[in-house]
Amino acid sequence: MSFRLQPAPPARPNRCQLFGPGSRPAIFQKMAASAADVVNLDLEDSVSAGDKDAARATVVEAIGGIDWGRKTLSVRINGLDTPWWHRDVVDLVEKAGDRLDLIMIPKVGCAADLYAVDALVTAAEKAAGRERRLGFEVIIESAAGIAHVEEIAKGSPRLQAMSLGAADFAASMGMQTTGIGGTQEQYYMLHEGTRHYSDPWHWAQAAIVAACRTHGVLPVDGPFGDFSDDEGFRAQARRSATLGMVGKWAIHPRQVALANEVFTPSDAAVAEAREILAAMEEAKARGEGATVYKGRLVDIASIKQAEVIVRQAEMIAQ
Ligand SMILES: CC(=O)SCCNC(=O)CCNC(=O)[C@H](O)C(C)(C)COP(=O)(O)OP(=O)(O)OC[C@H]1O[C@@H](n2cnc3c(N)ncnc32)[C@H](O)[C@@H]1OP(=O)(O)O
Ligand SMILES: O=CC(=O)O
Ligand SMILES: [Mg+2]
Repeated sequence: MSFRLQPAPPARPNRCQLFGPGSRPAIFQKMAASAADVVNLDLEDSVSAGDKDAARATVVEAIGGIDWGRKTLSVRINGLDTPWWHRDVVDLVEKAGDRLDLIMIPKVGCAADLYAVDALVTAAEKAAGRERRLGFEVIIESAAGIAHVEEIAKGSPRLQAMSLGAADFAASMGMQTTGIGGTQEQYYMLHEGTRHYSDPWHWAQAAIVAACRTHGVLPVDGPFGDFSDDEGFRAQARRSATLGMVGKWAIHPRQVALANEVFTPSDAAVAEAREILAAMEEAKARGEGATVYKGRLVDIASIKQAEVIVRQAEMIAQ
């Protein structure tokens, strides 16, 4: 480890973030009753321009009016290039009450975007006498966002989570696709006449994970648009989990169970992690730093790998 230690991210489950338009209150109760760890009420791109004010008022009322249980409750505000975001922030802080946990800032392009929202939230919290500090989450979904991902990850002490937003990201990057996440038909290597598909989201996900892990922020995979494709969702989510992301958005309720399945370590994975820890305890008692488990090397780094899985399982079980 460097002299500068890697900070731990917030210790709360974030396997699935279920989204719903703030202009559709008929689904709020269903979102609250879902198995998602996080609920995101949206004021941004799922709400039309003419509905912004009404949706904001509806969301403000629903935050205190619905029993959200133990869920992390987040509202996605409008982008900093719009005429709506400052009213979103001020009304949420002044009128929504203490139940709101997070504000999600979309299309963040530089650390100054967080600075601006932090300044407004801080002033509004003081003016309103709000006792619980709001946390932030951001979406990396533009060329500028990914170019400045590390400065964004350290951009505010309020920042808890960072998601990849595949739809806006693809648009901003000029990618030739209308798909939201998943396999892209044109992104393949050709070997002896056979197509081998590659993952165009991989590099951005890896950059997000590295920035988040450096600064103690939860890395999250964003939307998978084709909600009729369960196997496509699973494949995307499994890649994200393997890379170090902690969860994924659901843009339809049927995706919640899929995300929870992938981002909850399996019983077999937890059992194996515990066996590795036990094997390393025995090795330590023998004065050894390395040993053999099921025919493969395990050493002191393996303890940290196994602890990742055991910690995830224990946090989810709480
Ligand atoms: C690129 C991005 O920015 S993604 C983030 C922003 N986008 C969003 O928030 C969109 C979220 N999703 C939705 O709005 C909707 O799920 C849609 C528009 C995709 C589909 O909505 P519908 O056509 O109503 O879906 P469908 O008919 O399959 O719904 C099945 C049931 O789930 C409910 N439901 C639909 N969406 C949601 C949701 N997001 N949360 C909870 N329940 C929901 C429906 O009310 C319906 O309930 P019922 O069986 O009791 O009648
Ligand atoms: O906001 C999410 C996205 O994919 O764009
Ligand atoms: Mg977006």
